[in-house]
Amino acid sequence: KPSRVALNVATTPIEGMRPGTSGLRKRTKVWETTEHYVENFAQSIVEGWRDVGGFPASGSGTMVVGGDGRYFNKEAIQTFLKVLAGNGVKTIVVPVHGVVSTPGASALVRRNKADGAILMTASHNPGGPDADFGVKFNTGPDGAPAKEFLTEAVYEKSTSISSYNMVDGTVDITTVGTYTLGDSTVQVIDALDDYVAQLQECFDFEKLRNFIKKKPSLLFDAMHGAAGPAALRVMCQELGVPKSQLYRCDPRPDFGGCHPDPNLKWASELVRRASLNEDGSPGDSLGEELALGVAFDGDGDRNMIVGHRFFASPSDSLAVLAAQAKSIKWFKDRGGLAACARSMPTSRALDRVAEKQSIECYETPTGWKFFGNLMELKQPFLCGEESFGTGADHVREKDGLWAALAWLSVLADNEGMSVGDVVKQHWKEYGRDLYCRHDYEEVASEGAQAMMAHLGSLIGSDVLPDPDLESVSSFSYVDPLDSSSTENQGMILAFAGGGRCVFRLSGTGSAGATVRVYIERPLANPSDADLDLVASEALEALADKGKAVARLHAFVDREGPSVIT
Ligand SMILES: O=P([O-])(O)O[C@H]1O[C@H](COP(=O)(O)O)[C@@H](O)[C@H](O)[C@H]1O
Ligand SMILES: [Mg+2]
Repeated sequence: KPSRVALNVATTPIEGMRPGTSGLRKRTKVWETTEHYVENFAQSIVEGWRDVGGFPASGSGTMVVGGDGRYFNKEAIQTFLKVLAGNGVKTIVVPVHGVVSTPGASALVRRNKADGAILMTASHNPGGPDADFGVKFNTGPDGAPAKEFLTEAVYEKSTSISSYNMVDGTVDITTVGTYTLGDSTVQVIDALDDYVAQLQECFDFEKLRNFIKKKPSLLFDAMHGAAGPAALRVMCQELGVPKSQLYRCDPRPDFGGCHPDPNLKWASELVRRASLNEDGSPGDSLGEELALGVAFDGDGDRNMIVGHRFFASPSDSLAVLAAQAKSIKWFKDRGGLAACARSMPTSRALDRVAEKQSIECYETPTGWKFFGNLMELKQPFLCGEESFGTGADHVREKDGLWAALAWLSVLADNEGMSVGDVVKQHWKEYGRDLYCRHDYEEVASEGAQAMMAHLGSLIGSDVLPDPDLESVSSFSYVDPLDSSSTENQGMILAFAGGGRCVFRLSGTGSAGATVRVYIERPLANPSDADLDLVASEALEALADKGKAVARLHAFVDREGPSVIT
């Protein structure tokens, strides 16, 4: 059959298309109103990816295209369909309505041996015409976020692009079915089946059903993001959790006007119902007797864990899951954890668990993409980050629902205990790391960079500006599988007594710069009094010291952080 000729449309390069920590994130307006913006990026993905290998040759291959459901999701998906069809991708798989969580997409790629996925998401950033939009891409057949050599190849293409290929036409992505677009076949599918099957391999659903029959009080908040449909299906249909214990599970283009970021500030309803204050301290009201509360972000890969009057920091949550790995089928059935990992700014609570289990604990730069190779080396694998990400080698993305089911599995084995009881017991056994993070969002880039340069100038210096400051270093990483090296991944200020302050610039913002300050101090043998310390308060003095060394307030024109988590 003669192939339908794709259109070749002339264009010119558009500046600023370098993907950050997790894809290209910009203000929605940029994507929506800059002529050729989406097409340019789509064509750059195709060509850059083809150059480094892995993108299907014309007339072959399978690509997954979906998103977190935010404003402009459907429009951008249609553009990607046209450009992918114009470049000869044989089969394109689209989750119905174009909505799939990021871990769900990773499962889809893996289970269907697809060549990759392109996802419209800006994660936990708000959605809407005046908010944020983003595009990220994952490789196949592993389903892992694109590594730096690939994102750089795509960026390079974007700087020299002169035309893009496309076919005309649209596909009804609201109805499951098989469609034709140019010479491509577009399969609109219910994407939940593969994801739920994957989770069933990870957890003992029978055990969880029996636990839920005992009516533990649970709350799940999907923040109107992409985790909602999967949460309803797994928690209610499969496990019997009453529907009233789940809320905001319908994905909405503007996330219901909320900031879909599951932290103490933005998951305010869950925080209130757990009877917590915004700084994580227990609130005045006794509130509901909550065994476990979980909030997910816009694209369903992040999670926040709380219990009755208790906030589990992501670093502690990770350490507890490592210590209790035997409660999780995925680990138990495969001989226990083989290794684990955390990003550098994540607290070192995980390291002590790994030491006790005599397994390796890797320390990576921030970004889930750094965990993928480690998972190829050692399985089963658990990893996580302070930025509310937790996951395992069942997919190659962090997975909010997986974390919720992991905690349910732990609680099922610790009858009558809530999240707070489990974490406090953990601290008694392993010690506690007081931990918190201060964010200075959307500050001027020049000042933020000057501050990092100032910290850099202290490396190796004989006279450090604080008597308790032992060293200043810059974090770099060599990947144990492919030996690629990554430099300048954050400045570490090490203080006497094991405390540290880490300074980093975020790679996920859409405008200006965001300075992150991570503050941590270990308590080797916490007494009962230490168990009730509020981390953000107990770390104030150390935070001030670190900021003074960095001269943060001189470089960044702000009185204080915009968010503390
Ligand atoms: O935004 P998500 O949920 O895709 O998450 C992404 O960004 C986080 C924060 O990055 P930054 O500190 O640079 O803002 C990273 O920890 C994470 O690995 C990455 O996948
Ligand atoms: Mg996310």
